[in-house]
Amino acid sequence: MNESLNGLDRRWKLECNPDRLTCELRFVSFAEAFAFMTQVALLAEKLDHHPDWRNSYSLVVISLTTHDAGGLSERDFEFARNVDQILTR
Ligand SMILES: C[C@H](O)[C@H](O)[C@H]1CNC2=NC(N)=NC(=O)C2=N1
Repeated sequence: MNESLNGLDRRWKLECNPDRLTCELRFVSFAEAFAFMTQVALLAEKLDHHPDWRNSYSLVVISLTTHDAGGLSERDFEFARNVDQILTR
């Protein structure tokens, strides 16, 4: 499973029990954090895959799992790769 992290941003971590792919992102302001979240929300609708996440001021924590599968699936890793593309724009 660790190999699945290959190529992803180093901030992505695999968590076990429950299995999740998580990422903590610190932005310079709430406005920057929320602008990022807006892009991720559009991505979620496009991919029909939705993050569990939280925001506290300039911090965004994304936690990915596939509810339909009751755990991680390739859809979570694909979603993470797309989030990385938003981060490098
Ligand atoms: C019908 C639709 O494809 C499903 O409800 C999708 C929507 N978004 C989803 N998002 C996530 N994270 N897990 C799912 O199982 C899931 N299922």
